[in-house]
Amino acid sequence: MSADGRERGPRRDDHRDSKGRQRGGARARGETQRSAQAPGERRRRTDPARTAAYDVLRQVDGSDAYANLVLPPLLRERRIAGRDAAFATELAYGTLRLRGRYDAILARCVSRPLDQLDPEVLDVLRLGAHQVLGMRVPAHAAVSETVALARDRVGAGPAQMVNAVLRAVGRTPLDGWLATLTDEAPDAVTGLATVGSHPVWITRALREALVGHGRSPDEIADLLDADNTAPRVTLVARPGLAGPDVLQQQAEDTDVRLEPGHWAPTALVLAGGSDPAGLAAVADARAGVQDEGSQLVTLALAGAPLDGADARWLDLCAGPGGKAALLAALAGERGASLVANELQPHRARLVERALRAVPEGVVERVRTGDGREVGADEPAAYDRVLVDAPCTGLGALRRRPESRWRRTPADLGTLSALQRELLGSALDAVRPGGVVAYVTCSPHLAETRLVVDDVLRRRDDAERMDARAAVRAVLVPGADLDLGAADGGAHGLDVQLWPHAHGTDAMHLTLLRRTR
Ligand SMILES: C[S@@+](CC[C@H](N)C(=O)[O-])C[C@H]1O[C@@H](n2cnc3c(N)ncnc32)[C@H](O)[C@@H]1O
Repeated sequence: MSADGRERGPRRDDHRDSKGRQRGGARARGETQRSAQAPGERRRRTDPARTAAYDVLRQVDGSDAYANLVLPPLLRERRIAGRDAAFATELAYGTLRLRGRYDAILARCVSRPLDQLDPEVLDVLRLGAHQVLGMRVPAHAAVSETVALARDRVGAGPAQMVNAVLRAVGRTPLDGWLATLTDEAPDAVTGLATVGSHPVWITRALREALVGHGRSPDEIADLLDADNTAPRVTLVARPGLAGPDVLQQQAEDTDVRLEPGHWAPTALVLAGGSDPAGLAAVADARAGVQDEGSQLVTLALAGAPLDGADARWLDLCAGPGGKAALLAALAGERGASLVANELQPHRARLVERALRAVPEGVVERVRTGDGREVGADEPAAYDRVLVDAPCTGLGALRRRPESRWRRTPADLGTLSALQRELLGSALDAVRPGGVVAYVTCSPHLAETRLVVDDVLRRRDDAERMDARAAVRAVLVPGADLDLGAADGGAHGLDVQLWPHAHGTDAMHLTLLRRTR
């Protein structure tokens, strides 16, 4: 095992020594300019991977950027590759995810309140804390490299403070810190939230959602842990465009390792750090990167029982097009057509790109417009409708390292009003007897159950279907998907997937039938 925590054999692009420090070649590519200072006073060159992680944190904090959009181009631009890129990625994403935990620890080691520190210094401290407590970098290397980063980016004075604080952090092992945070928390939920590095309001909402969807509240710690673990990359082999066997063959030819998915027959899981972009089927959109939960809910809509015509399908909120591409592939196999609608023009272009491998004639149209108007514009015009509603994304926190710190409870009000209108429009757009799938990548009850219940209360032409049966009908043979206790009522028909239980995003699916 190497000191940066990766259990891999030596590679030519590995510039880290046994202490997680940069070797000459890589360090020489560092950002720091040699100063005119005397050699003894000269700043030590900083590690490009650590500097990259720091720059990502600053952009996320300073300009509200998304880490997963900032980091890959930054690594490419600075020609940071291989293990250095993996190190920078783990350092940036891990620090962002575990920020809440580290802030609570740092607050016990810094003499001032953290909000009185310069944000730049606080980010350096968080990066150092993650190396000391969250990565397998030896403490002395973590401290000295972070102090070098501090000296380079925020100056010699703060670097001394960083040195002292990180040494204090490193004097207690992670288990000890977590026990302290739990013991000193004012209540159990706050303790779980701090240790699990989630805002308290999100922790509380996730716990309520577990219970509301028939699971034990004690699962919350595992759920928070799963949100703090980078997901494996899952591919979808779009039916009729690329079978799983074609993808497997391409993988073997290009040294990519794929394993079958757990639940969806269309899913393949990428092993290790292989890059899916090298696969021809991914490059030409016959396959794509898609969470297995997203695949399951899409397959369930396409397979839900339906009487009568099954010719026109609608994706009401289609951007960037992952589910639209799977739906279109399935529609193509069944002689149906798809209309994909998206509000944002640039996202509608992404939908067109995602659909580029679908045979001509299957995609009737990519419509750019407000989904709330489709029901009135085209009443009873579709046989199957997907509403993959804009939501808080609380079910996909493991993919979006910073998003838990950006969301506020106020987002729920705005989003759930929009969700109600979109679902109403979908029910207007589907024909009597047709099926609507209401999907969110959030398990929050205010975005799932409460939205559906409220919409159904206001109309008498729709009813819940058995979404659990629809999902079970599309699973790979022999898969045993535990969907939690059904409460005997209508809510027990809904599907709520969970990262800790299923290894998927926390996708929600309610299936509705228009009755008249
Ligand atoms: C959860 S995402 C959909 C993800 C997509 N189904 C996929 O699998 O790639 C929700 C989408 O709804 C779009 N949206 C937001 N408000 C909308 C509206 N009023 N009408 C239609 N689309 C809307 C957002 O721009 C976003 O692209």
